[in-house]
Amino acid sequence: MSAVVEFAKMNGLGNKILVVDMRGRTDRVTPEAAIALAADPATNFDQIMAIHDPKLAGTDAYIDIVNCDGTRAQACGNGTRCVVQALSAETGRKLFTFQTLAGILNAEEHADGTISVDMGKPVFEWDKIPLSEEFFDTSRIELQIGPIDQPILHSPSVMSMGNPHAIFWVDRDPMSFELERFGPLLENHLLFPEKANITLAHVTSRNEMVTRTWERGAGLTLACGSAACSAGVSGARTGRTERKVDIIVASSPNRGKLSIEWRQDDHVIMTGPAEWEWSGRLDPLSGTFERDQEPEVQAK
Ligand SMILES: N[C@@H](CCC[C@H](N)C(=O)O)C(=O)O
Repeated sequence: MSAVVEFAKMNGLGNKILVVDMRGRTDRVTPEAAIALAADPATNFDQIMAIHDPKLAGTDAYIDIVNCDGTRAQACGNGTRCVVQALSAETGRKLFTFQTLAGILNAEEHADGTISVDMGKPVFEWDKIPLSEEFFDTSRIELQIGPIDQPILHSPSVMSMGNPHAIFWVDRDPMSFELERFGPLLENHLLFPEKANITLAHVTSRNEMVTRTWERGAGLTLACGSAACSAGVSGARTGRTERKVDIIVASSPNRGKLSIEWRQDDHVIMTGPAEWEWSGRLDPLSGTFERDQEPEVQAK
């Protein structure tokens, strides 16, 4: 088995993604390789989306998702759009079905280049999110940070979009909160036995909200797709928004947008862009890499 595989540095609204082609191999990207790649400024990433041969009939690929701290994640919305764009560029196909730890995901690239992913159904049961304590109503749980009589963040909506999310509702721009301070405390709170992705959401109308996320296993990222899905679902679930909302991702370049629809059949559809940056080859065991030569621009 050759030591190196091809990969692409991509992003989804600024969420830094490495799409790694592991097809035809039985090994996986190691946590050590992930940590080494994350430490290099050139390949620094939030998630690796490793494309493996399908394990299930009817699917195009198995996607192994690795956070930059080397841990595995069940779902990654922005990364899934990057995988679709990479495979569409390779094959010319527009429709794909993937298997992930979160289940089977269908995805489509549209004529305008945007990509929709059916992220599956949200899960609200406390023990499946999972929480360590029983909560009958997970649309508003008891959890707060800051002074007891004047909490800074409190009463989040919690759910699983394949991965665990807590959405804290705030009354102003999420960028004005010290999420870098509160994020790690909340991600690692005892209430979340598998940790959680922490999002601040400011509802600006029945059809729009502004979000910012501290990601489990990755920290502050410029965007998080599964968090946008969770914020959209939780907004509708708590009566704050309609079931179709634009999520303005405050931390992303130019405050980019994801469109989230929680359909009547309970499936959550996320639509947004993906962007290729450059390609190369890497060793999935050690994380050493080499960037491809860019084609020279011809002077006229
Ligand atoms: N950036 C992702 C979410 C990645 C996974 C997350 N950090 C976790 O461990 O659950 C997205 O776009 O959804």
